[in-house]
Amino acid sequence: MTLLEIRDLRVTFGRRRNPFVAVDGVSLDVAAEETVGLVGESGSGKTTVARCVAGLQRPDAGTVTFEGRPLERVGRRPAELQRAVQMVFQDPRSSLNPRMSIAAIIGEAWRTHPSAAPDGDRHEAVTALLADVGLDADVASRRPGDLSGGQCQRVSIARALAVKPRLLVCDEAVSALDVSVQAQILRLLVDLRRTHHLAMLFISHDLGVVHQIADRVAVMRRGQIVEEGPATEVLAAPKHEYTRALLDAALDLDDAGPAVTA
Ligand SMILES: Nc1ncnc2c1ncn2[C@@H]1O[C@H](COP(=O)(O)OP(=O)(O)OP(=O)(O)O)[C@@H](O)[C@H]1O
Repeated sequence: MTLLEIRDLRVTFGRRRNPFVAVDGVSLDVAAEETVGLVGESGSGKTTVARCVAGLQRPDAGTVTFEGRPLERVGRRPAELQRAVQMVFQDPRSSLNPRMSIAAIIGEAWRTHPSAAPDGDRHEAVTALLADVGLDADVASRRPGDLSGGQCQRVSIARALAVKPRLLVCDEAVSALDVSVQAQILRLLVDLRRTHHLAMLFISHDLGVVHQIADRVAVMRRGQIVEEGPATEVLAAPKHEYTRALLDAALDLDDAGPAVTA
């Protein structure tokens, strides 16, 4: 069953005299419990697509639907659809309020979405969510500044899970982390998608990372999807020269440093 359906999406930035087409007719589906990797070099339009899905950017043309219902902009979006689609951003520190405890950060998600709040003890529910993302219960009383980048990203994921989403949009969610921490967070996401029945739109410039998590891959270049297919096929036998160039660049990086392993 198709969960997310993006059709003919177009986003233009800039003035009328000098328009810049950042997203140029993108169509993409994500099925329930499927992980789709959206890859491409910096500036290819990936984040702009993610922002349209999250309701943070209004497209000039095209549609984004979730189970057939239009995903309007934040503010116009019905609460249940707002809940269903959660974002995990690149820089976990800047997306967590430094003055709040981790328990308060997770509790705020329930204030925004009361229908997702636990019936029973909230403290226990926070502890359970922290355990889901591999953090000890004592993290609840700490603040983001007390935690490592990887721990902060686990908290961001716990906050997203707190409202029981169906789709996680991860925008460069592991890019700011050390390679070994990247691998841990990727493993966590792979586990969570199974245990929490999540679909994911996983955005990354790094084909090596996408390879570890995606069922299907769409390759974006200059606002357009130039190649799409099962991850194993696209990455083992890319058809488009741009995908081949991205793969070569990723292999060169592997040669230069430690490989990412799941
Ligand atoms: N608000 C904006 N105003 C003007 N141009 C923008 C705006 N947001 C993005 N762009 C431009 O649109 C293009 C696509 O940006 P986008 O962030 O979607 O790409 P990306 O593939 O996610 O790259 P990155 O990984 O570097 O963020 C870029 O050239 C960017 O400079």
